[in-house]
Amino acid sequence: MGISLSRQKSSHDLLAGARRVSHDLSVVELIEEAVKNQEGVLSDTGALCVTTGKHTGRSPKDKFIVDTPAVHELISWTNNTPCSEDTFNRLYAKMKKYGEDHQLYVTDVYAGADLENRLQVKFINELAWQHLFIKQLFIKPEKKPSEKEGFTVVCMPGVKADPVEDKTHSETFIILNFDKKMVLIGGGRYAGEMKKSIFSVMNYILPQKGILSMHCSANVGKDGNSALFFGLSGTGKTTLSADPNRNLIGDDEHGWSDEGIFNIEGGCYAKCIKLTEDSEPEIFRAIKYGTVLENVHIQDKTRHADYFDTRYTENTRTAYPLDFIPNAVHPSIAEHPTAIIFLTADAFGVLPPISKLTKEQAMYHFLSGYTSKVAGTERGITEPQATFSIGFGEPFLPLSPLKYARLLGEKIDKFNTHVYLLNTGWSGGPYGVGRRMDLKYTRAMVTAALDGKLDDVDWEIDPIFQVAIPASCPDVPTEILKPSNTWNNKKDYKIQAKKLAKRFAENVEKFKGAMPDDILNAGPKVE
Ligand SMILES: Nc1ncnc2c1ncn2[C@@H]1O[C@H](COP(=O)(O)OP(=O)(O)O)[C@@H](O)[C@H]1O
Ligand SMILES: C=C(OP(=O)(O)O)C(=O)O
Ligand SMILES: [Mn+2]
Repeated sequence: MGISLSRQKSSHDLLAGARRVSHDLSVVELIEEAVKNQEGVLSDTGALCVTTGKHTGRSPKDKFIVDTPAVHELISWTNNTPCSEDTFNRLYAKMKKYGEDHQLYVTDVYAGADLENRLQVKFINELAWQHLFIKQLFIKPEKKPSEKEGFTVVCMPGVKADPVEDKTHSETFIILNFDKKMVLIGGGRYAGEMKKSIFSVMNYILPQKGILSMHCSANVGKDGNSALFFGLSGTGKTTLSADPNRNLIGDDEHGWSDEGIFNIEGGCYAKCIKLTEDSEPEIFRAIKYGTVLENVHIQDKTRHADYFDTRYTENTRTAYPLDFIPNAVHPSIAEHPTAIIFLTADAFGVLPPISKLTKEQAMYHFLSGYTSKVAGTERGITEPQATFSIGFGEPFLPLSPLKYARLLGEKIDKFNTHVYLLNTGWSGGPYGVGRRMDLKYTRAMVTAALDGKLDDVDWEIDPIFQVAIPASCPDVPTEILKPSNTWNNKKDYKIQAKKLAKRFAENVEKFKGAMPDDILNAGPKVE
């Protein structure tokens, strides 16, 4: 048809020898490119469907931070893996060479809906569909940005590391270089790595400016009261933040400054496993032209998406811009939150479905970050695996975890935020015996908490976990509120609950001396 795509030169060093560079393509152009390049097909609702090969979830073991003198003291090396400048330089050179004779897509976007604290990010992509993902997931600039002070992400899945020569864990690499303000991603196509690496960058930048960055979703009620939902992957941030009665701010990454909260992203990245229009109507209907569908099986001929098919992974995903959700707020900012909900997918089935935390307990549970890694979300995870992940997002926190905890503590104190713990995981027994908490009830508990319908009920302190359990909750069967009631054998419940309490206590040992005793003593009771 002879439509010419933009070919203007860009200033970035990586592009110096690149012969085929397309700048700032539109959504439609990128979809055309992806189909032309045979990267994917369109579904019957118009979504661009792709598969990502070996990597269908994040690969934490392949993620590195370049250890340079300027950042060495700042980075927390207990939860981040260092690599040398030499590794970075070698892989950068490989990418530059590869880019000389491959088609590249380049654009500038923003991370951060707060104009004062946004970060400009230049994305250089090999794949058109990944570039579409970027366009939909980040914040689109109103006019061409100035290019100063930004980060650059180079994502070339076709470039592979040599683990021996390049000193990586495998041929896959995700390398953050804070000195050079660059991220290199190669050897894998899972799109989540791109957004989560910029989240890691924001988790480095924002707290150093006194702004808390958080692995949470956010929405706001008609009364202007906003709520945050913290949670590790697969625990319900995206699902629970899409609520017809509340307006969506964002589904995964937020900042909390002195002015209020703001989304870091411009789109959502939802799981599609077992997705139905009935249970998650907002997300289901967002899967249309402009949306990316990752690793969802598409039927031949009809091009119909089968959300129940797990042939590629349990971690099937869809990415769409915020305005595909009918009640999303634009710009995605809101007042200081009045409520915080910690989402935990308890694989042991012993934590109450909803409980209220004191200030000290809130800090204790933020530091503990007890939850499960959910199947498919990380490489090698095939069933829920209990884990303690500080801030419910430890893989994304470059600085000392205590920095995030202290900032949260200050904010909760200042704004008197109510904090709840919500078990979106198992009930009636551990994984394999019990059942995943019914989403309908989880939603009812969230609504009750946020609408103040739990304010006047009686609360009972759980003898082991010490948290307050409501005596009743509208639209939820009373018998499920106390977890021991849902187990066939109460003795088994007690044994399992005590085992978990012990794990909490062992985990929190590492904070002794660094955090006040009243916080460290606010955990479950162990005799
Ligand atoms: N009780 C529940 N609460 C929340 N999510 C649930 C529940 N039961 C099942 N789910 C499913 O678990 C998944 C939660 O994933 P998601 O909201 O994408 O998590 P996150 O955004 O935190 O990674 C969804 O597929 C959702 O349908
Ligand atoms: C993109 C991700 O985020 P989440 O599952 O928390 O939505 C991920 O963990 O790969
Ligand atoms: Mn999510």
